[in-house]
Amino acid sequence: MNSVAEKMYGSSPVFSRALNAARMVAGTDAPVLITGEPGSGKASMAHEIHATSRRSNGEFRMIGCAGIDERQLEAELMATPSGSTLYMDEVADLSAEAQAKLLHFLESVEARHTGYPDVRVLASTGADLLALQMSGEFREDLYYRLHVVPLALPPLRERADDIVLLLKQFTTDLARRHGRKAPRYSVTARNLVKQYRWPGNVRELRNFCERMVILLPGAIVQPDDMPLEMRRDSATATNRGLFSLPEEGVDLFELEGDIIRQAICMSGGNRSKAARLLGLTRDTLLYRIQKHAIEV
Ligand SMILES: Nc1ncnc2c1ncn2[C@@H]1O[C@H](COP(=O)(O)OP(=O)(O)OP(=O)(O)O)[C@@H](O)[C@H]1O
Repeated sequence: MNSVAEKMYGSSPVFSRALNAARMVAGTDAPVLITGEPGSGKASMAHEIHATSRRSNGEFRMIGCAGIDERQLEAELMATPSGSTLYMDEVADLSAEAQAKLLHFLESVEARHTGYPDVRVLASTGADLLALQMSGEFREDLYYRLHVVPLALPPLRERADDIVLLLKQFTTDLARRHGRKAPRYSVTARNLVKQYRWPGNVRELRNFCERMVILLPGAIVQPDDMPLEMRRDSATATNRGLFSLPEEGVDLFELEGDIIRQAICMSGGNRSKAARLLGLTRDTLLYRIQKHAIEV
């Protein structure tokens, strides 16, 4: 079973909208289809809906849909106690037979047929369920039954404000949990965290914070302490736009500052290495760092 967030953090407008929608729908028994990339918080959001619903004293039960056959699925569905919330994780992975079983179950629950538990169903998918429905891989009737309220969780890279907030919260929470002193982040390290694409979304950020709490308690995290993919990703991302002159031109001073910051990032904060990358002497680089008031 996935671990779900005890408390969901986030204040970016896109995340707040999704959380508000979750709170609105929690007061009803409507099915919700939660979409989003891996690790974006789908299971946590489902749990949040359960915890703020009238079923909060009941069970929150998660069924992983990948690889489950229709018999196992039927057994799981029928064994769910009344008053529970049932979370169908990666619902697009159900076989055609299992889809038919789920549909029959949902219809029977809604019609309150005897022998069927009173459950509320939430489902998640990282796939484009509409496309699968249109190509005939996912049943249309089941799609519309699950898709009553769609709730889309944006990838972490699209909510920059949340990255910093989550970094702080996870560091504090995990330091407390592990009985360690929370590490802090140098300006360059924090910039790397902000610029990274976070393909594993919140899960990846949480794991990263946990690693830093365990390995660097009380220290100031520097770029050199960070995974290579984070340093490389940031270097390529910043490079992409900066070296092709846009039609409207550039601010040369700003560009110089940016390039110096990139060199400092790439060299993990090592000024001599950064100077070499820029073809400058260390002294010239130090002068320019001062000129641009860059914090290293
Ligand atoms: N907004 C958030 N605040 C705090 N923790 C979060 C938040 N979103 C996700 N998490 C944490 O990130 C991890 C991944 O979240 P979750 O399992 O809910 O994602 P998911 O989208 O269901 O993942 P998958 O697609 O892989 O099943 C969990 O440890 C969860 O506690």
